[in-house]
Amino acid sequence: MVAGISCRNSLNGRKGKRMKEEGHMAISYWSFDISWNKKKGEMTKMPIMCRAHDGSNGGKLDGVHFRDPERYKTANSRNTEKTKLQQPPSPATPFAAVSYDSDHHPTQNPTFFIDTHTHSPMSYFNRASKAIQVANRLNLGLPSIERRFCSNSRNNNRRDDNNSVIDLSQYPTDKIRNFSIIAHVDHGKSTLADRLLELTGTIKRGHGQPQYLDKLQKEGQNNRTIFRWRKTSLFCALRASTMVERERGITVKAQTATMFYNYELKKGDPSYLLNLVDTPGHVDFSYEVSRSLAACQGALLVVDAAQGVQAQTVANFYLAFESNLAIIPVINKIDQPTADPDRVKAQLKSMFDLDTSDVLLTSAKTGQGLEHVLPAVIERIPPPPGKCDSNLRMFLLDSYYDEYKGVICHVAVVDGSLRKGDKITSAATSQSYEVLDVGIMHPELRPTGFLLTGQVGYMVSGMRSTKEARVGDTLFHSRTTVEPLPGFKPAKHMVFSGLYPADGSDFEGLNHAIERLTCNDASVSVARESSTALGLGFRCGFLGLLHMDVFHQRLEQEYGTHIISTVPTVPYIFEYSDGSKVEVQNPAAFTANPKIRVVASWEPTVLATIIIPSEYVGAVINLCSERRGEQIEYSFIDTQRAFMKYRLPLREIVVDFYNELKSITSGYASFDYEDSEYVASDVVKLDILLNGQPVDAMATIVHKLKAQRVGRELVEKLKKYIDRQMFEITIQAAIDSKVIARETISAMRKNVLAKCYGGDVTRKKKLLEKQKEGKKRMKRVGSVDIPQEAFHAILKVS
Ligand SMILES: Nc1nc2c(ncn2[C@@H]2O[C@H](COP(=O)(O)OP(=O)(O)OP(=O)(O)O)[C@@H](O)[C@H]2O)c(=O)[nH]1
Repeated sequence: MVAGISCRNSLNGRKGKRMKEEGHMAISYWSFDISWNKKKGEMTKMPIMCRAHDGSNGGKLDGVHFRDPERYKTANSRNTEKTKLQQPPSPATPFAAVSYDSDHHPTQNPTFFIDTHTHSPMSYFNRASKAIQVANRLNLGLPSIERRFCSNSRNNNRRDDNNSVIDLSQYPTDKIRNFSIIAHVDHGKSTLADRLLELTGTIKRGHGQPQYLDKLQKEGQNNRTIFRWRKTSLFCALRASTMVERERGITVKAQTATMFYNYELKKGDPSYLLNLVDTPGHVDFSYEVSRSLAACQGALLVVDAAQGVQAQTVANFYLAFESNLAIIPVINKIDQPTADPDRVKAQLKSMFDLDTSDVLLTSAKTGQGLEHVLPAVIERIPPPPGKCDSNLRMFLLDSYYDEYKGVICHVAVVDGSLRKGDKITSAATSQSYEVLDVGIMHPELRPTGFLLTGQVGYMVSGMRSTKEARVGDTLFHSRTTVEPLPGFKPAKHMVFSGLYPADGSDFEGLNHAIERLTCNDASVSVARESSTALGLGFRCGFLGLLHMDVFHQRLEQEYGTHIISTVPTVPYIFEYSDGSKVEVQNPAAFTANPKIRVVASWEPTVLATIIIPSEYVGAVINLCSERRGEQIEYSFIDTQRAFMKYRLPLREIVVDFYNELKSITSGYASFDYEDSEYVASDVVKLDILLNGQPVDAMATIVHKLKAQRVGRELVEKLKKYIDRQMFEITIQAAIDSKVIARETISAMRKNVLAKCYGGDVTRKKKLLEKQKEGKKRMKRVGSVDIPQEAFHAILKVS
């Protein structure tokens, strides 16, 4: 594998670094000492010293011996010294570098750089060309070279101060703080994160784009999506939660940014390295919150000064508390006219026993009080506890797929250090990889060559898909043995639904879109399935309803696919008379078998936290009991707000619960849930039949007590959406072949007598008889078209 060829020193120097930082993916730079033999007219001395600048593979390659990367370091330093002392380096040396993709194929536009700053460009160009000729002779596979002179490249590569090389070795663990921002949805996490980025100069003030951590601009071209970074975009935005995030105003993916902050030290000397992890607020993504917290030692608990403590404030507080994080309470939005910080302080005290004197008051909008946030982070949050001299252990926090760089892993180095060129192994898969690039998010990807203990950053290692990057995995150096870090809460699929192409022939298009999308969202599980009604499709598992909605929306917006999704279902467990148990994620696959009866069934439940103004208590209790909920706790957090805890069947909340809760409480309810145990439940499969034929994609599993009502609602809804045809259509809901609800759509009648002018009754009768016969036949053989809207309509039936 050769990705570049260069004369000595050039890639180690300023230009080389610049090249590496230019964002070329998977570049391995190899440097050759070459000497041009004038007499022979060719390169006679092949590498005296080969340097793997990234520490990557040494070894034999096409007849050229490369030094062992381990030994290279000493050889290199000795040699450099010698160069310095005895042979001053030539003022300019040419070099070429070619970027390679993750498969080690040359990328489309390799660039040939030539240093020209003192000598004639052409002489160096010739010299470097020769190096390339030699490389070609040795079958090193260098592609055609685009020529560019260094003076030019220098212009192109000029960096502003913000882009200067970052030396992470200045930041030992006691100078690092890793913290997260947790809050209820819309309490201002992302806005606060933005202000902190501005305050530390990580992004420019007034960059004109609120919520930097959430945003990205997407340009769709046919089915291909190009993500173009805005001037101020953040690396994680690339993961493209994106249009959805902007449209819905929610954070879907947790994002990270590294900031440098001077605190009580002289100006211009960044003394603290702060890693800020923004987290999503919605319940579906609490899994994102848990993994963000795993990389942190502290958290800013942001609470809206007007709304006070809400359901997710409680949930997130306990997540952070259980992870032993230092918690800094921040009451945000104090600029609002309805803000009542004293009341919120009292709530924080009564609910979480937090000291009111520790509370920071801020307005992320006006900037008020923000100057106290980062000093509090440094003073109150402990540095990461890892050991610098231990073997490398790092958490894989997240991953996403980048078109150009491949899989980018988001990692937190717990012990030891990670360097470019290192060989690492995954504890989960035992697969080994070479680290091709490593750096921090500042907020774009900034290569640093290494990450030290306690630092959080990114790593590119030639993984082919995000499926190889298991979130929560421990990565370590290949030749060492380490105790894997305790994993953190894995993604749990709570909701399953079938996805089918609206146009049955476009299965490949949907397949492609899902593959691409799951590259970036590994929390979706995908398995192929087929339905007699809808053809080939997929059964997908989601974290929750919002997650499912977001996935659907992204399929449509980013890939232009039109899909039909089936009624979401939760995983049930059934026990048969022979003692066997099955988990059913797809009701259609659960067929009645007269030989083995179902003797017991269980359904998943959740523990729901609901916080509401006290006047809505009655309505919420009604709703929860209607949804088969069991009250566990009921108290008041202050004079105006009630706090309730319910155990609810998951099935009851996946379908339209949140919307109903919001509507009966005029939008004031806040709701959160965590999954709980499976409980025994009397559930049955409800089939939908059209003209006696079961429509597998419409089958659902419901509680026996609700089956009648759900069956009735379903057939009524379907009647509205299915068009009349030339024959009669019966729509039935049935349990175990017993019909519990029925609707009929009458046939359209063609006027077969239209051409009979006047009289002959027998002729008319004959025509009508014939029509009747024909309709019977059509009813038998005719297939009913079920419009997409019918599938969408039944999603709402609880
Ligand atoms: N008045 C006022 N509004 C604010 C303040 N901070 C944020 N907001 C507004 O509150 C809304 C929600 O802010 P976000 O930063 O998106 O909230 P979030 O907590 O990140 O929301 P999710 O990402 O959905 O979890 C936005 O309209 C902000 O402009 C503040 O200090 N004062």
